[in-house]
Amino acid sequence: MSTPAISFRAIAHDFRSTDGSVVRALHHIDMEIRHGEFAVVVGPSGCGKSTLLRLIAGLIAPTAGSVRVFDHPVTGPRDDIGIVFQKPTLLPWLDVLSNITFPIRHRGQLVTAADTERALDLLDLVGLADFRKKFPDELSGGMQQRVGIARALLSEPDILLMDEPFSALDALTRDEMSFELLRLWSARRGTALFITHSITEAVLLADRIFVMSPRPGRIRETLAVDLPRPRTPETLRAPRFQELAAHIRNQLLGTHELH
Ligand SMILES: Nc1ncnc2c1ncn2[C@@H]1O[C@H](COP(=O)(O)OP(=O)(O)OP(=O)(O)O)[C@@H](O)[C@H]1O
Repeated sequence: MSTPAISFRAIAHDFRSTDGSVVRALHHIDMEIRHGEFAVVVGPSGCGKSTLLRLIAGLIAPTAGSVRVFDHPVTGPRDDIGIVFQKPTLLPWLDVLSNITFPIRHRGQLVTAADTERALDLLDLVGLADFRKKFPDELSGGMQQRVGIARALLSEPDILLMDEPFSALDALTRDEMSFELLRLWSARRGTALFITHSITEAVLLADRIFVMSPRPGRIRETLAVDLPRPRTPETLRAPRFQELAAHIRNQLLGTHELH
């Protein structure tokens, strides 16, 4: 079997609060995410989903255990990992195109003609070709999040990490964005890790779903989603979709903030 894209071995993570008390966020996490897999982590608020993602991104180091990306220990942020956060965090004084190419300038490099061309292609892919000269406050929340996704994809990352990227959007825009994301992902088939509270979103997007238990977070169940791709609005109505969603809902019953 080939080495996984991401692996967690016996991971625990503690946070120390300002009053000195220790919060155990993650407890004994063992999981592997395969190359080219669309993995989704679902779980109740505060179970440590964002902590998992920050460990992979190299933004924090685990208290115990090891996190490996492409079979190398994570020692800090890597250029081959793109991240999309809950809020698009665009720079308000830069237009859309400059926001997308900003990470290149931030690394101290010059934006080449090829970079600009790729950025324009991505804008086209996310349906914002006509908005490249607009500023973030001239865009809707969904459009801003599309810019955030295009920015994360510009460096053609091997791994795309997404932390509840659609949670601030209304339900319709959210579904639309999910299909758009699947379209982008299937064009390149990189490895994706997507975090959500939404069971519907999890089943719609995932190859495999990691269901977490409340804090301290553990992996309660790993579920293969055997729904055919491409997923479409029809998928949402398929009996198997409903069955999988009901199963996860039951797993999480008694926890809160799920829909
Ligand atoms: N910097 C920190 N200092 C202290 N505690 C923290 C810190 N970051 C997170 N925690 C705690 O660790 C636990 C896990 O947090 P995390 O943000 O990973 O959860 P989550 O599952 O992503 O939550 P949500 O779904 O609400 O975003 C929470 O109880 C949180 O309060």
